[in-house]
Amino acid sequence: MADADHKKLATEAAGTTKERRITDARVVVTSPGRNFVTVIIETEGGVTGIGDATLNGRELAVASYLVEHVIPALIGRDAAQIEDIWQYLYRGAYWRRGPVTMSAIAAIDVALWDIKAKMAGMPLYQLLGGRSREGVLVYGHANGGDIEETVDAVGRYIDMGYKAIRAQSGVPGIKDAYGVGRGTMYYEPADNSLPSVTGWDTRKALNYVPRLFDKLRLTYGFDHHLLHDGHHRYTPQEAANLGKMLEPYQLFWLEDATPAENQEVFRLIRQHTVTPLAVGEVFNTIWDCKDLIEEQLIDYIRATLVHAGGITHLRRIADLASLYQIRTGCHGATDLSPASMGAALHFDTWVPNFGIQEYMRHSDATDEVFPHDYHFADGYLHCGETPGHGVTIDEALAKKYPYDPKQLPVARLADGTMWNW
Ligand SMILES: O=C(O)C(=O)C[C@H](O)[C@H](O)CO
Ligand SMILES: [Mg+2]
Repeated sequence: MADADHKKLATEAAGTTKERRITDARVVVTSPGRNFVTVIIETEGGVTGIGDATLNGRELAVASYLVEHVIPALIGRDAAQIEDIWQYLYRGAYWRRGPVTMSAIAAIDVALWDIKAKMAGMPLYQLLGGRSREGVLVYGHANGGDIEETVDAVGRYIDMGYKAIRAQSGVPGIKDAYGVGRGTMYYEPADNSLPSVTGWDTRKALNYVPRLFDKLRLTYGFDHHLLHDGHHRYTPQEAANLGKMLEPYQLFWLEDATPAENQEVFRLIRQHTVTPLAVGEVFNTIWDCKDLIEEQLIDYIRATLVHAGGITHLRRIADLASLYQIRTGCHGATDLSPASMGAALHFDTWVPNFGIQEYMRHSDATDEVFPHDYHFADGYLHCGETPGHGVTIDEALAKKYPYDPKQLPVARLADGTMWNW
């Protein structure tokens, strides 16, 4: 059967009114301070949905994948058949998984959930199963050039009402340490059209990071959650050592202590420390975290809507994790657009095994391009009650911010050896 016939049959079987037919889908690339890729899907009935497809530093690869390979196959389909469209795009590509494919699928998926919720006249979390909590606990990003500056920055986050704060500090002798902004509240690592070169030195970091958390606990006590991101820099043995040294400071989590391409390496870290472990912002599918989850090698799964196939797929990951008392901690850096954040907040409001949501504030220009109904209050983000995921895009304004080529940095050791950024 030709796919056009299948579309027709499926449409008739579902009793689709013409209203749900996808009539147009387009990609908007805009750079209000940083690059975002957004998919906009329109239906015959005039309902529009949007989804984020931003893959930091590789934006145009996803935009092209969508324009060349995905959008032509969408026109004429029933926007309500989210699962079938997901399976069609995943299985239909033959080349499964990978960040480009899964970000493209995610954007379509989130836009379709947006449409479905709008058509139902409900905020998205109601379609997922309803509210499980009053608000979504978030963590903000405090950073500084050294321990003193970082301690001050954490104090500012406490004053703003945050209950959970990630602390990253510059380390003497390391050039442009990960996570340290340049004198503002914002940190945007993709800063050059070709990767900037930063440094790394495990010896120096291992000596410094525990002293940062010692100072933080001495200064502010133990009432707030503190988090730290290793950003893939340590070997499993070094990560185990760091986890052990951080135990007295009772972190909420130690993130990406070592790369997880080989999931088994986390067994070694786990054997040596009870510091909670979080992994997964670079994961695309359930297959990337299946062993980590089933063997209980982590405590929080960081996979996120935009890079892991949208709501349809992240829901499966969260359900698997729930069997092992592993909780969600979705990635939420500023390279995920407000459309991702809005949808994530609906997901977080529903998901039973919620842990925490990362929250880096977007710039004012980004917020203007993506009007949204979520808001921060007293350490929590709250999704809105408007039908859909509550985020739209001002396309006319978006046009005023053309694409600006930027890539993420690389890291090298003192002798020039390439390391993990
Ligand atoms: O937010 C985090 O935990 C990160 O590690 C941020 C990443 O470096 C960033 O999203 C890369 O694009
Ligand atoms: Mg991270």
